[in-house]
Amino acid sequence: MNNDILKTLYSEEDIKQACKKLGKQISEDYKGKTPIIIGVLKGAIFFMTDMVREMDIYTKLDFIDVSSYNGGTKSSGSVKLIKDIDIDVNGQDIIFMEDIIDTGRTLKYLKELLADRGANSIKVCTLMDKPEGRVVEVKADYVGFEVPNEFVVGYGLDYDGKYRNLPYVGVLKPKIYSDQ
Ligand SMILES: O=P(O)(O)OC[C@H]1O[C@H](OP(=O)(O)OP(=O)(O)O)[C@H](O)[C@@H]1O
Ligand SMILES: Nc1nc2[nH]cnc2c(=O)[nH]1
Repeated sequence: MNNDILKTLYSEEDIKQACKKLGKQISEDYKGKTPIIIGVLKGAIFFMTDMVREMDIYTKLDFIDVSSYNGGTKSSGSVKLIKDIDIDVNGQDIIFMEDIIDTGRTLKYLKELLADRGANSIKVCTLMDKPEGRVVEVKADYVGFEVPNEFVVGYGLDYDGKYRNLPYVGVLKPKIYSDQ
């Protein structure tokens, strides 16, 4: 699997440091509160589990699964809800945990969904933000890294369902892609 990677963008150590920094910041901002941390499956699994262990506040955890990429490198344009959260978010403070914000479609959909359900506040923490990919306007509140306009894999992010278990974030060799 490692042989398919052209270059590493963020090492395990880079990611660990980013989680520490963001976890400290969130702990300060939410002191005395119990935010509901919602992991956006599947890409955010590793980031979410690393992040919550860097937070020194009470939290409740839930997961939501939406998809718009169908396994390839291009957004299909429509976001589908695959698995909903269990917690009632009415009046609650929400922090979405994302691995990456690219076109912004996923996040826009999620923020609107929870705003409609009466959440008190909705913030977004993402490991990576790719501003050049943006199609709809949406902003993250906590960002680990601003990434160049390249398709990245690893640390939860997939290509064709694979590479999620790479412990770092990298870019694939061009010969690997079948849809470019
Ligand atoms: O800003 P966007 O262009 O909407 O892209 C961001 C979303 O794309 C990926 O999810 P994907 O739909 O591929 O599902 P996955 O997390 O299960 O891989 C990623 O995990 C984000 O949730
Ligand atoms: N794996 C992966 N999924 C994404 N979803 C949106 N952008 C990306 C990306 O760069 N890589």
